[in-house]
Amino acid sequence: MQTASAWFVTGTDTEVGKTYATCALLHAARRAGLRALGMKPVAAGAELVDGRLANEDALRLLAAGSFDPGLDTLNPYCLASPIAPHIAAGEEGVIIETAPIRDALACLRAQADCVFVEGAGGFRVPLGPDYDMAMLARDLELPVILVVGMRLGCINHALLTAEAIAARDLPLAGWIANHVDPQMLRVDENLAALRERLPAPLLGVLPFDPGGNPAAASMALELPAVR
Ligand SMILES: Nc1ncnc2c1ncn2[C@@H]1O[C@H](COP(=O)(O)OP(=O)(O)OP(=O)(O)O)[C@@H](O)[C@H]1O
Ligand SMILES: C[C@H](N)[C@H](N)CCCCCC(=O)O
Ligand SMILES: [Mg+2]
Repeated sequence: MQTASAWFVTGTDTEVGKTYATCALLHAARRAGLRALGMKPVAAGAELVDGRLANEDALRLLAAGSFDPGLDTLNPYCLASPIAPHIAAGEEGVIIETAPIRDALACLRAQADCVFVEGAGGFRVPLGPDYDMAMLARDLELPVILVVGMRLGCINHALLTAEAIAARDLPLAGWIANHVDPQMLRVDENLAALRERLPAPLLGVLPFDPGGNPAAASMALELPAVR
């Protein structure tokens, strides 16, 4: 069975542009002639779409991918409330386990050339009493791509996240600077500080774009190296 390359996309926080950057990576991969799929293993926040609960990130990743692999495979855990996933799971009586996510990822990898797996929130977001996103990335053995939401405070968040990734023996395959704050001061100096300190290649800088067109944004991205 052919198995696709896959990466885990994390961020310096929630709402820093992980989904936006992941969609842009999907477009970049497709432009390179690859069959590319997104995955959202655990989503918190869903609305009824055509009579079923669907998460917005999952729908955006679905739309940016090469084809529709089925929403349940792309997003095995869809929690209703837009809150920390372990709280939503607790309230809904759901226990988030690795096996269904591993199986779904294997299914996606069997159909594609590359898969980008988006976390939820930042790298250490809990998924249950004894489980978190970092452990999931480790269990899936995925190299990590870090989306840095460019705003004051992001240097510290980015360096702490890089440390947490390294502490789990996961490779940091690259990072993406995403301009979420048009008021940010000393942007170039902040970018230089990150470049000097993050132990991975900068895959691209995404400009502030309130319209948010990931296909256009993909032109600014390089794909991570395949290991
Ligand atoms: N480069 C950008 N320019 C302008 N707006 C952006 C940019 N990137 C992201 N946004 C906006 O910021 C918000 C958060 O982006 P996004 O949903 O991609 O974040 P996220 O990190 O995936 O969040 P979550 O943790 O909920 O998954 C969205 O409204 C998105 O349109
Ligand atoms: C609901 C939101 N959009 C994300 N999916 C989940 C963010 C969880 C953040 C938890 C935390 O770090 O405090
Ligand atoms: Mg997202």
